[in-house]
Amino acid sequence: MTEAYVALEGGHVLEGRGRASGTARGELVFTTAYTGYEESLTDPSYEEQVLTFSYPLIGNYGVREERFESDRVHPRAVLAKELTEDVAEWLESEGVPAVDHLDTREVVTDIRDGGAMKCGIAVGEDVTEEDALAELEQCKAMSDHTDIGAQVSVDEPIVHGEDNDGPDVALIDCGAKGSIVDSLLERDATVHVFPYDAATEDVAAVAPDILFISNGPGDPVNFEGAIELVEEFVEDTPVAGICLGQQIVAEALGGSTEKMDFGHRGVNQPVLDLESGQVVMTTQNHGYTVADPGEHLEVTQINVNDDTPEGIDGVEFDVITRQYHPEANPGPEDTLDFFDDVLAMASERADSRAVPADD
Ligand SMILES: NC(=O)CC[C@H](N)C(=O)O
Repeated sequence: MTEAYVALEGGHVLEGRGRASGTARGELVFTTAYTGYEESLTDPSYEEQVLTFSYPLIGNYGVREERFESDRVHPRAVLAKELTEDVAEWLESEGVPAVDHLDTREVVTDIRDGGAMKCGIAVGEDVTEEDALAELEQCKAMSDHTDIGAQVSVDEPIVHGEDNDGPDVALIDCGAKGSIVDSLLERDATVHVFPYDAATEDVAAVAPDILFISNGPGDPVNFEGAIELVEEFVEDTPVAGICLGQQIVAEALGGSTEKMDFGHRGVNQPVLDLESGQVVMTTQNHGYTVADPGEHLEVTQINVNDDTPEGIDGVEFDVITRQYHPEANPGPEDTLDFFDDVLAMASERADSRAVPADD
């Protein structure tokens, strides 16, 4: 019989039904998303995490590659109340352990009370509680994954939409979701995707109209290369960022970030725009937040539940970032106009550069 154990930080071990075998460890988090499991499971931001779905049935509309956000599953393991056969088979084929028939209300309550925590998983014919505890023992804190960018970024630069007429975007791939690239291409941009640790001169060589820092896993302070790029470019080139990108921009411009207790993960996080007074529903997946934007940045949008910064603008520089995922996938599309705003900023800069020198 397949045994399945989940060892939580502190040593409490849960028993469930094994749906995909293997052993794993990671930071235990939960998402309240009730749809979009294909997108969430392929979102590189979940690297080194163990994802618990609080919605009780996951997998009821199958597994379709066209919904994937990257070419593999990123969470180290998956926990749920009930996983369908389709999802269980997919996870087995990806080598990602999965456990269901768990009381996910208990798991979520534990995370809400204790914060995102380390955990160890063991699923297989003859695994024991001790195997899960041994995984837990070896689990690192998220901030100790100091080169996590290398696990999720492209190795070499790639260009998408070379023949497009819109602005040239330098997208720093810290674990970018495919939908971010698609949202830019749909708006006629040329997207130059660079590795997370790209050198300034390589990015400068494409003369980008905007520097765009992607989403990604882990602690923003571990993305020193991207932080440096923002510092180097911000005086002359507009800068945009999504999720990890917002945090990296804050770190670069004199602000600071901090770890949240259990973060925001779901598809109905309400965000208030401070200028218009409008509230939009957003998709989120983050465990860190901007603690202090610093004097060069101003908070323009906040989370209605806990007032954390959700949108940030530059005070004297052309900077626009979002903590949530405007590209949706999964979740509501209320915030897609972020990409119009980003590209308008880039076009303006491109037009001003196009003025002949003797004019
Ligand atoms: N989706 C993201 O980009 C996540 C950002 C960062 N890793 C966090 O957890 O806060």
